[in-house]
Order: sequence, then C-alpha cells, then structure tokens
Amino acid sequence: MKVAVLGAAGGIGQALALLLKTQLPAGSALSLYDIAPVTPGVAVDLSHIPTSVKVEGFSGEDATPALQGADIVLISAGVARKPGMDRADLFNVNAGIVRNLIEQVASTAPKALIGVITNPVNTTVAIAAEVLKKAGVYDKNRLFGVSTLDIIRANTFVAALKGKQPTEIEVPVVGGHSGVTILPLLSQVKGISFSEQEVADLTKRIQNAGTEVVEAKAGGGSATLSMGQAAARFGLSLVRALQGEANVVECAYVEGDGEYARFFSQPLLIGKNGIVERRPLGPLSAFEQQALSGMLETLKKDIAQGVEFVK
Ligand SMILES: NC(=O)c1ccc[n+]([C@@H]2O[C@H](COP(=O)([O-])OP(=O)(O)OC[C@H]3O[C@@H](n4cnc5c(N)ncnc54)[C@H](O)[C@@H]3O)[C@@H](O)[C@H]2O)c1
Ligand SMILES: O=C(O)C[C@H](O)C(=O)O
Repeated sequence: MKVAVLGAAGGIGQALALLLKTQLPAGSALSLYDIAPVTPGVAVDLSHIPTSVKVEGFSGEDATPALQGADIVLISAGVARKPGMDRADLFNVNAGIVRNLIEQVASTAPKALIGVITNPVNTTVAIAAEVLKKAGVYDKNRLFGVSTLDIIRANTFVAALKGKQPTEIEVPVVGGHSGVTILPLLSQVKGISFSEQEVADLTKRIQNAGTEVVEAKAGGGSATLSMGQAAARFGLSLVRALQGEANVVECAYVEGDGEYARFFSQPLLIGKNGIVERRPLGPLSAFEQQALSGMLETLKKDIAQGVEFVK
C-alpha cells in the first residue's frame, strides 16, 4: 500500500504524514511531495520513527516521482485562509495548484483514490474531476473531497454539550465544505435529542468552526492539527477499504446522482475500487430540509466556477 501526500511540508501535510507514519499498516510506503525544499528533510525526520512504514520525500516542480505506484493520493498543497477571508478567496491561487497536481496524478497514478483537502473544496473537487476527465481517466468512484473535519468537529461539539465521550458520537455531515453548505444531520445522532435552539447553535458553530480557528490563529493560518487528524482518519479508511475490509463508511464530497448538486457530501460505502454505494441522506428534520434547500444555489455556483476554470 502506497500513500502519497502532496503539500506534505505544510501544516496539514506534516501532521498528516506523522499520523500516517505511525498508523499505516506495516509494509506500507509513505511518499511525501511539496514544492518546498525542506520536504526530503521532513521524510528523513519521520524515517527515524520506529515503524515499518517506508518514507520518501520529494521537492521541486515535479510531483511524479512521489506519485509512482501510489494507491492513495491526499492533496493539501495550497494556501490557507487569514482572518477576514472566505474559503472562496483562496480560489485564485489554489485552483491552478490543484489543476497542475491532478494533471500529474492523471499521468502517473490514474487508478489512485484521490482525496482533495485544498480549499475551496466545493470548487477544487470539480476542478479535479474536469482535469481527470480531460485526461480520459476520470472515475467518479475514486475522487473525494475530504470533509471529515466537519464530522470530527461535530462529534466533539455534540459530546461536549451532552456530556458524552466524543468517540461515542458520529454525526453525519452532508452538503459541501464551506459556510451554509456544511449541514450536520443532528436529528440522526443516535440516542440524543436536541432543543431547537441547540440545533440552531450547534449547526452555526460547526459551519463556522474553520473561521473560529482562523481567527484564533490570528493570521498564522487555518486548522492544521485537527485537519491532519481528520485526513488521517479518512486516508486510513481508504486504506482499510482497499485492503478488502467490509463496511467502511465515511461521508465525503463526491460526484453522485445529482439529486441535490453534481457534487455533494453524503455517506459512502467504500471498497477495493473506491465508492461502492452512495447511501441516501435518510430522514431529515424540517430544519435540515430547509438548510439543504437553502445551500444549493451556493453549492452549484461553487461547482460551476470549478468546471468553468478547466474549460
Ligand atoms: N478540507 C478541509 O477540511 C481543510 C481543512 C483545513 C485546511 N484546508 C486547506 O488545506 C490547504 C493547506 O492548508 P495548510 O494549513 O496545510 O497550509 P500550509 O501553507 O501550511 O501548507 C501548504 C503547503 O502547500 C505547499 N504548496 C504550495 N504550492 C504547491 C505546489 N504547487 N505543489 C506542491 N506543494 C505546494 C506549500 O509549500 C506548503 O508546504 C489550504 O488550502 C487550506 O485551506 C482544508
Ligand atoms: O476554514 C478554513 O479555511 C480551513 C478549513 O476549511 C476548515 O474548515 O478549518
């Protein structure tokens, strides 16, 4: 099993690489790439941790040496928000970075499962899909926008509010990954009920949690450590699915049947060839139904921007 991390010298990339070095199955390979010259050094640093995971690091303009034989590619290359910015403000820089890296994935690891972390995810995943399509290698079952951070945040905030262990809680979060497009399905959390006020407050907090971190870091970037953990959870789920484990289910932002929008985050059953089944959202409360219809215009606009960029 080979996992490549693109953007590996960054805040997310380094946290993710550390978690993968310590948690990938023995015998795996971890391949780190970043434009920054420190990247081979990050790999040497990690290589001193005593696990049976081989680490290599590559820097410069060419990502392909890192991508040779990759089964999974996780992409966090790009710029992060500063206070006062929306994720959409990152489009001008990150759209080109994602296009360039996906072109290299298309030529070097066309069968890999790809997880896009780089923001704005609602748009960068559409860019990735169009680039892969142009290269003739697009498989909608193998491309994922990583929205796991919304889920782990939701689990944390619900557990804190209700005096539960965070590990006992699993909140499905659907839609997209920015502002109103983030929709936690609190009505589906087993064994817990919420007042209307709690639902309104929790939903808002989960939607604004990225901004909470950006403001707290005061110009020093956005979520990196919690995102590293979220990306590791998602990446390790992909690993388990590729290894043939049954019942691997994660929410992620993927191309579906277009019922709500072309790309939409929903629960997915993942197997050896990527997505096996897109699971329905299940019953929604009136609040959730309203939030779902309210997000669609924004989400569709974000997606169209990505499609237009590649045309
Ligand atoms: N999906 C999510 O839930 C989520 C959560 C947090 C952050 N993010 C996004 O992830 C991205 C990275 O965040 P970060 O905090 O790690 O940023 P960072 O600035 O710490 O790291 C980004 C890395 O990308 C590298 N890079 C830039 N251009 C590159 C290129 N062309 N090729 C290879 N590497 C390149 C940089 O050298 C840097 O090391 C941002 O776009 C951020 O908004 C997404
Ligand atoms: O908020 C950001 O800009 C980063 C990330 O998307 C997050 O949710 O923390």
